[in-house]
Amino acid sequence: MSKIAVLGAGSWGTVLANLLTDNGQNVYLWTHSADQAQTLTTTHMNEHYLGDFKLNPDLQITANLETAIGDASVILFVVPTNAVRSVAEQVQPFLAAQPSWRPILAHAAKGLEKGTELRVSQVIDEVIKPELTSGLVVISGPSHAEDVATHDITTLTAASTSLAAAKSIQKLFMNDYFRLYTNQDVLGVEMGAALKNVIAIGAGALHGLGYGDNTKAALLTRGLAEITRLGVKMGADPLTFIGLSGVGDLIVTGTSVHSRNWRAGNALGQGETLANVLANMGMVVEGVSTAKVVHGLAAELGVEMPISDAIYRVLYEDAPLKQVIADLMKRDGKPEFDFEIETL
Ligand SMILES: NC(=O)c1ccc[n+]([C@@H]2O[C@H](COP(=O)([O-])OP(=O)(O)OC[C@H]3O[C@@H](n4cnc5c(N)ncnc54)[C@H](O)[C@@H]3O)[C@@H](O)[C@H]2O)c1
Ligand SMILES: O=P(O)(O)OC[C@H](O)CO
Repeated sequence: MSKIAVLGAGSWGTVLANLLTDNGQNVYLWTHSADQAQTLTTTHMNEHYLGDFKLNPDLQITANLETAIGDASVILFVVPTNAVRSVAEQVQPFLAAQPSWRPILAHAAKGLEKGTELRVSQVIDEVIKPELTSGLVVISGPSHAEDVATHDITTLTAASTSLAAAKSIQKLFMNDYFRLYTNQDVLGVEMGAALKNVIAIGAGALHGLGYGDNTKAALLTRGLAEITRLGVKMGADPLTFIGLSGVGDLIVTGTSVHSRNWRAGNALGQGETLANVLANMGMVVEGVSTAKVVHGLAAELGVEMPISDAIYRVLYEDAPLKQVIADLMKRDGKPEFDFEIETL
């Protein structure tokens, strides 16, 4: 039995911690709110995020970070992207004080950090030096917390430059409904995960506006083309984007009412304001912040990302949805594939 600390008691952190407990591990779920820790401990539920889903009574819940991470062999970060740095900064002194204790670090967040444009693994690496750890693993792929809670068959990627660390994470999580594949393209996996959230906002918006299946398929397919274009420019393996953290996650996020990104887009399509949508969601909508980062990255790297750019204009420049759609359709004709895939 391994001691595992899961940091972040929202939808995803709670479900992953519960799954690991069901798998027989010694799991501590950490929340930054003492009140939430108390409620979860007494009710064995995380009602705000997961309704009446019952937690495994063996799952230990705490608001004390030292209790959660002390001697853990794995520390898993599952807070929103823009909170990862502050949580890593709280963890770092404990690891630095005991350099012989080298846990595997993992994260399951999907976004790019506001202000720095960094991927989540880069943020963690910046705060916690790799020599204090036994590797850093990204857990990603098509996976709604609500579906994992009901044991829907789910497949994910455990991506790391350390195959040994990826295999350890794979082994801890796998069971009869949860299957992980290892992958060494950390950059591609994180870019696929972050960028699909932006496209999913667009997919929800099309639904909200009443567009049909052809249009939704067009958006997801051409969305994948531009995700791949940016990822490959940054050095990702193009194959990653036809994998679980590419097309797989784009399908699940771009077509599901469980997706907070899709739901936000759907509400925008129905005429809601962004401020209202975010105020009513009560959970993170990663694509909103990531859209701004992607806008900057695409400009810096000279990568054409017309759909992500259109979504950025809607979110940050108040451009009307119908107008950005009309603008997209007025673009010059292009070849379907306009970038070199050098590694194939
Ligand atoms: N929900 C899913 O189905 C799912 C699936 C895969 C990946 N993810 C990713 O996992 C990450 C977390 O998503 P979620 O769905 O759990 O979000 P959520 O909104 O459901 O919960 C986020 C949790 O993080 C906590 N938090 C926020 N800021 C914090 C801080 N500074 N310090 C400590 N805790 C903080 C909140 O209190 C909340 O409990 C996101 O990047 C998301 O894209 C979510
Ligand atoms: O609810 P969303 O939009 O954050 O998506 C959740 C997961 O990332 C789907 O894989």
